[in-house]
Amino acid sequence: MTQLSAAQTPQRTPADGSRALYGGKINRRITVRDITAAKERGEKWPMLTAYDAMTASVFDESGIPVMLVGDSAGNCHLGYETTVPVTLDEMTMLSAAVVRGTSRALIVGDLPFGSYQEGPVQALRSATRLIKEAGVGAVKLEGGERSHEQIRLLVESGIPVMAHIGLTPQSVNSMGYRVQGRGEEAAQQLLRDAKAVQDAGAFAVVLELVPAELAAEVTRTLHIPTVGIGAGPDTDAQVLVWTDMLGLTGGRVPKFVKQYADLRKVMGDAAKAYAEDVVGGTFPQDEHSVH
Ligand SMILES: Nc1nc(=O)c2c([nH]1)NC[C@@H]1CN(c3ccc(C(=O)N[C@@H](CCC(=O)O)C(=O)O)cc3)CN21
Ligand SMILES: CC(C)C(=O)C(=O)O
Ligand SMILES: [Mg+2]
Repeated sequence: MTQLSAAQTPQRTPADGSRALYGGKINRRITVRDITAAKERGEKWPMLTAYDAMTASVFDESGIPVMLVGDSAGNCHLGYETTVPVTLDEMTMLSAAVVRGTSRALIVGDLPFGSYQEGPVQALRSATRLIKEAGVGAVKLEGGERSHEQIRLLVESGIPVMAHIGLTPQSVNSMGYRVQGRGEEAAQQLLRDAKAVQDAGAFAVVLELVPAELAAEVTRTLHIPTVGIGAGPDTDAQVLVWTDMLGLTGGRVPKFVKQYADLRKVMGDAAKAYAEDVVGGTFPQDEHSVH
């Protein structure tokens, strides 16, 4: 029987998961091609938002493979009520900071409300700013069938696009923050939206606030990865807003959030300890002084 020499042995995915997006050995900037390969291996991956260089560097060092500079910066970083007022200038500045703070994560820049709704040419002009001025590796925009022409032109122009369907917060003034895809008709619309963004060339799609069973069906149907937020456990990836999951967001957070830390308490307690030291005269001490 003929033995295959090493040179003839077909290349396979290493069984040790060395190419894994999380916990693997990718020592360079992750690309959309790495994301595509992860779905072929059936690998799940985590995504977090980031809005500044320092926070992004912490997540980068923790191995988070994909970061979204979300327009949730509107309410989580810039003090607006919603994502609606966020401008492309603001997203460009925040995205550039996140790119500067990271060396490994794929950075996805969210196109804000008003920067792509006019049509494909406006979308291309806006996405080009995030690519050239901020250095993001991909952009995200909201809408399924209604955004397929925008997605197609960006992809044809060489810009990887992450789509976003289900609850699309930029449409809060018309749809509110309600669960999407409940009932047979709405479920069929969500499936049409998912197929439309895949056909237009999106490399991944966010499913926000849709029933878990429907998100699982979309995930089985599509060949591109699904990224769930409030979409149950059976999507290919998950995303959370970083201030929600670390307990920094003031006020109410959506029910789908799991809180992994209480940064609001940590930071508040530290600020109070500092204030008491200053008022009581116990800071600074000699070790904090120059002579
Ligand atoms: N801090 C924060 N976290 C987010 O996840 C987030 C933002 N901001 N801003 C942009 C969008 C808006 N998102 C939202 C906003 C509200 C709900 C919400 O109120 N959901 C209700 C369920 C509503 C229903 O049952 O129909 C909830 O109680 O979670 C969900 C997602 C998700 N995104
Ligand atoms: C919640 C995610 C998907 C988002 O679009 C954002 O943070 O802006
Ligand atoms: Mg967003």
